[in-house]
Amino acid sequence: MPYAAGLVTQPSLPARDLWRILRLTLPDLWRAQPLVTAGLFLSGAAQGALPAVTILIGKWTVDGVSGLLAGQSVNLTALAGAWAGVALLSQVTATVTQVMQGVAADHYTLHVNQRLMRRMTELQGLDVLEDPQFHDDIQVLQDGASHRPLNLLSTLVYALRNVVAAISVAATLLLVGWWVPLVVVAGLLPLMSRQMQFYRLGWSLFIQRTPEAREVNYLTRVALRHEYAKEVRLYGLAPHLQREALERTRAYQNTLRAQRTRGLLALLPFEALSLLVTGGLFAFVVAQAQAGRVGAGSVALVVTALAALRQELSGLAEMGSIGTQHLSWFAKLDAFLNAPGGVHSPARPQPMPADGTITLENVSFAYRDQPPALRDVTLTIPAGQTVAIVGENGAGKSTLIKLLLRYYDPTAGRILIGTGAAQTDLRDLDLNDWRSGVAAVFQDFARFEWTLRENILLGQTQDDARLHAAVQGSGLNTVLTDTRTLDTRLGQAFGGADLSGGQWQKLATARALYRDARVLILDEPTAALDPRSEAEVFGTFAALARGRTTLLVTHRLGSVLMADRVLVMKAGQIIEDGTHAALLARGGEYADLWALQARQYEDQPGEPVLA
Ligand SMILES: Nc1ncnc2c1ncn2[C@@H]1O[C@H](COP(=O)(O)OP(=O)(O)OP(=O)(O)O)[C@@H](O)[C@H]1O
Repeated sequence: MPYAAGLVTQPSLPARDLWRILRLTLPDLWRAQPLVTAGLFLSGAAQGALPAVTILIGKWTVDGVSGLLAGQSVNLTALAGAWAGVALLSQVTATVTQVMQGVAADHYTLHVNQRLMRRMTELQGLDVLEDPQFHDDIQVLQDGASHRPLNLLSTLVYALRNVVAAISVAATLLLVGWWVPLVVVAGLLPLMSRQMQFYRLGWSLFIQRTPEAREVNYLTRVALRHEYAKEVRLYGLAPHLQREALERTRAYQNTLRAQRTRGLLALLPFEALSLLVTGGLFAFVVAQAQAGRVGAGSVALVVTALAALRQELSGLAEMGSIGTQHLSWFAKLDAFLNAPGGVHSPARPQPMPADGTITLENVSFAYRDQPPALRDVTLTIPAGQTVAIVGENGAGKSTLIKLLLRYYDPTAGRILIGTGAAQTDLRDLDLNDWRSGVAAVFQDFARFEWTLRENILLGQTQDDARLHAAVQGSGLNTVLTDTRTLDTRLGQAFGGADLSGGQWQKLATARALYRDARVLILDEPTAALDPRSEAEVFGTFAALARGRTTLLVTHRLGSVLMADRVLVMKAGQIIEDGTHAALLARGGEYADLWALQARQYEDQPGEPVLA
């Protein structure tokens, strides 16, 4: 099933979805660190009340000073104390909020990262990894995992602060007239909503740009990474990469600039309306003061409250839109965590059959949007048999192996394990149980930048005897020296040592030998080995294959001699099936391939080998 989730592809979320995500996210936040989160929001709310208190103290101070000037006796000491108290409280709550925010965010980030990693381990197949949408999402999620949780948290706290501040500051205007807050808010709200739209534009452009960003990232990676360095230098690729990256980035930036300018121009009429309302109110209060109906304190209150309200509403618009961006990221996370993941283990797995016979029944398979790579393959491999699979490039050999490992499920037909009544569809077996019984050496095995030992154990506990046997059997012992031991770290990212291609392959072989598997898969396992090492390793494989079901994919027909049986594949089908001797005698495709390879080793000077 393709990876797809409705929410994921939407550049900006409708309000309904935002609320849904907020409702999902808040309890999560709470669970990550309940007490600190509660303290954080409380101190945010307390901070929100301070601007209104400051405005009121300002009003009373101005009224007091007016009284003093008019010759009245007024005591301003209490007000001065209140000023100092509010300033101190503001400092303390700001510091406390910051510290708590750090603590809560650390926990929340860890929580979110753990969920992401867990989800990746749940995605058991390779199918989702081939979906471009998945790559876009993973890029956005990976980029945001370290900062989105912290940002969402601080945005929510600031938004709460802004809301409390806006309401309490608006309430101070009640002292001038009951209708004043209503008029002011009505004048400022349209501007606020427009500002929010403007800020949201940034996120939607970011989302729309993601495939472009992925291209630019890839180009940068090719330019900088070691694995591409030889070709990049030999073919003088760097200027081309730089040009491409520049063009794509510029195209995006031009769109962004044009959209930003349009957004800013659209704000102008709303700015004018808000100025009209606040300017009108200011003129009204000054006229009232001149008429002696209100004091100087009220004028000061209106001036400071209007400025503060404008600032708080603008801040709220910004927090609202930034919060929307963070919530859109969390919506993506939610969609990713809940999207159908293709290959998965059954909820109630069947018991593993004692007999490991593998049967393919009319199996067909096509990769996403591709013509079939396997067509109606029917085949039985009795437990313990060693089978070589040969055939030209693209014949479907590796695909057959991938289906056996359940990296994909067949598009049609089924793969059965066991015999008789115990025969069970591979899809009904526990995936981890099945895979733990399989050892494999792939052509493109993973080169983990860990120690040699960790590369062999891959998270399993160490069994000294098995480790020794694996190191000897794979020929890895010849790679070890006084300075290169099993505890030497590999890979350049961590300043470790590097191995040659053949040495890495021995390590990958040791990894497979270490597993106590009943099925052994060897997909071009000796491609990088020198002839002597190859001969030695095949000796090991032959010994290891005894008693195990072994599938050997190879282009080197010499190695086929270790197999009980040979399958020849062509265009997704098995066209020949028999022993080496029988297929040679048959004089078909296998016999042709064999003769062709044999000729390459014959001494025929002057004759082109593969003409
Ligand atoms: N991940 C993939 N996505 C799409 N198509 C794929 C993928 N992997 C393989 N194919 C296609 O499926 C067909 C069979 O490929 P497969 O790798 O099974 O061939 P093979 O016999 O192992 O070839 P080789 O000898 O070159 O390794 C080919 O046409 C290949 O292009």
